[in-house]
Amino acid sequence: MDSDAIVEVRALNHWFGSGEVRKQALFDVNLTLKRGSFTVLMGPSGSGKTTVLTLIGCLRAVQDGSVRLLDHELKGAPQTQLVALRRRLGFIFQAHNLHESLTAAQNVMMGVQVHGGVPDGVAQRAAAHALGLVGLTDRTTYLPANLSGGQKQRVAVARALISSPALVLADEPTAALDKDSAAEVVDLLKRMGEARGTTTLLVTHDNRILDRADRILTLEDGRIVKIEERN
Ligand SMILES: Nc1ncnc2c1ncn2[C@@H]1O[C@H](COP(=O)(O)OP(=O)(O)OP(=O)(O)O)[C@@H](O)[C@H]1O
Repeated sequence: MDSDAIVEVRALNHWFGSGEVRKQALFDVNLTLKRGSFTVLMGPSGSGKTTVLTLIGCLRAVQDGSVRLLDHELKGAPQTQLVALRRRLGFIFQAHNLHESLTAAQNVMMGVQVHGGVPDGVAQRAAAHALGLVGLTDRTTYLPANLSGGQKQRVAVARALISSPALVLADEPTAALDKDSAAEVVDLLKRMGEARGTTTLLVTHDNRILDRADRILTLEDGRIVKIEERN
């Protein structure tokens, strides 16, 4: 594996369903994510973006081909190893997935507490710091219901980055946001990623994000049809 690569995907194929309804969703996908890079994966609805993201994120089993993540082969890896690897990742989803009964600060604390063994005081200070970085110091005690869509997504960014994950996987994080909030969330993700040397793979339909990317991969019908390098 390229020593500078966090992720290497080679000859990846994937199928859903079985028997007559079995359908191939990915065809010979190859990609490399270099440490510290910010890559956007785009393509039409149904082209396979989420499938790629969930395979790299150890959220579904690799069937055919190779996915190397942080120097571990995911194909055939035991569940315990997949769980351990998943803990080294940060996830941000379109529907932010905040716990509605927890405050902004408590939601962010979950980002470190899932790793276990972190004292409450340390988690609290880390959460306060992360919420400061995303500009929400004055909202730490708010429940998600009382935050705007952009603010909720900023909480989700803080939660994903609080444990300094090696790789952040973001699936349509700006889909529900207006133009300004979307730009803010992506800039934040990029800035915080750069500060921590985090690698980011972001799935989007959103053209507004493209000028922030180091690299843009385009999927169509389960195949990578274009790779654009920026910078
Ligand atoms: N659990 C599943 N069972 C069966 N087919 C699935 C499943 N998940 C995805 N697919 C199919 O695989 C293909 C790729 O889906 P995927 O969700 O990866 O696309 P996408 O590019 O992320 O789409 P969108 O932008 O709409 O989220 C689609 O044809 C989809 O219908």
